Amino acid sequence: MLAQARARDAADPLREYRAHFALPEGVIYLDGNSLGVLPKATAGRMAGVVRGEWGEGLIRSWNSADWIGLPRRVGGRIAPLVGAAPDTVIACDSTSINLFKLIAAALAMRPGRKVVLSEPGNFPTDLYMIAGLEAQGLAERRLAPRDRIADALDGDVALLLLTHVHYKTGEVFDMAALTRAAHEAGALVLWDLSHSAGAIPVELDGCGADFAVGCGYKYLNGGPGAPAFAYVAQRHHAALEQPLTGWMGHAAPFAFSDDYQPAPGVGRLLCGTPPILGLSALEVGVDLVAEIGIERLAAKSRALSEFFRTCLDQAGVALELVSPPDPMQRGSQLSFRHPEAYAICQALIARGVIGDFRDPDILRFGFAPAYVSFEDVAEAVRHLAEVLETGEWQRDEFRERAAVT
Ligand SMILES: Cc1ncc(COP(=O)(O)O)c(C=O)c1O
Ligand SMILES: Nc1c(O)cccc1C(=O)C[C@H](N)C(=O)O
Repeated sequence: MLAQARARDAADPLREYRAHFALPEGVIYLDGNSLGVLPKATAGRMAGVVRGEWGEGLIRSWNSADWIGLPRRVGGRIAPLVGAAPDTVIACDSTSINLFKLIAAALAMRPGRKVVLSEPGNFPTDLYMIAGLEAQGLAERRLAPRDRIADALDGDVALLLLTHVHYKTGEVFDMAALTRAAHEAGALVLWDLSHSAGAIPVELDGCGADFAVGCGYKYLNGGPGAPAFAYVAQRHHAALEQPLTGWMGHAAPFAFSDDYQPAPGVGRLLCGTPPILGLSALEVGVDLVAEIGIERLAAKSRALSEFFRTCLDQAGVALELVSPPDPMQRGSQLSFRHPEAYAICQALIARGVIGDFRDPDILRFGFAPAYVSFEDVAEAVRHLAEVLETGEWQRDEFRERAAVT
């Protein structure tokens, strides 16, 4: 398969972009769906921001380097990647915090309704943020399996909150159909795009979505703890009221008035002082993804994951696939079920093949299309086949659970 992989890399229209990423020697990185790889340009940009903008410019940089405009500027660059108008997206806070703000805002827009509907097994933070608002008496959490969500949309539902690409299985929800169903029931919809943004095309405006959030550190390559993003459809801008009414979301923060007056548009989602270092790093990652273009990224992502499956077949490795077999129905990952998934994952990491494990038995491989090569895929499968054949995963050292998996 190696020769075939090399031929496919040679014909890959995205092949030049791998060199834009600082991939460590001897590592095959199939975990960009958890933490994206460092773009080479990030270090230079950070040095410029730290030494020049902060070191030399000091407080003047809020104006001279337009630090104050950074959340909107980076949001505007993320917007086309998720099918949104530029002034409907802002980069700020974490995905969890943005979920809190937008769930609360949606509840306020549907007085008399308290139910926030989601699915069991959604990413924990999404469920926990609903539970947090429930504990405050502001929301009521309702969970319905994915094939029953439409049935659970009754007149009590204020908000449907779903993760577009499931973090464990990679399954994709039909955004257009579910948004329509929610609206027909009088509910609003909030999409978590953490595993979609920068990997597969999303049409927030086209689907009529109300709200969205997503991570900056996965396919957008913003670095560990990068700021997240939040989207509010244009039609909700005037009415949106979010509860974290910090001074940076004020219409005129430097008027220092005693009373809160929300900024126009998505600016009112800001709370405290924006993290300039994190936003600057995120801008580099987003620009790179935007330059490649989401359609080309998605096409390569599908080709990579399909090639992974072909290599598995060729190697005679039979693992239970839990992701949809149709690449159009999944995000940029493949997940397999195995009772010893944790130890297998550790044995692969020891060989330099970094995928990840999701409790209790999922082995997950992400194919960040901007930098993963077909050769990476062929080699990863060769290592996986060897780990399974030799039983090397049975070594004690591969069974000890680390704090972060
Ligand atoms: C679907 C989803 N939502 C939210 C998060 C977490 O977001 P944050 O840590 O930025 O709050 C993650 C990953 O950590 C995720 O996969
Ligand atoms: N955010 C993470 C972290 O701080 C440590 C380890 C993993 C993460 C992740 O992003 C996990 C990821 N959302 C997932 O899909 O599993």
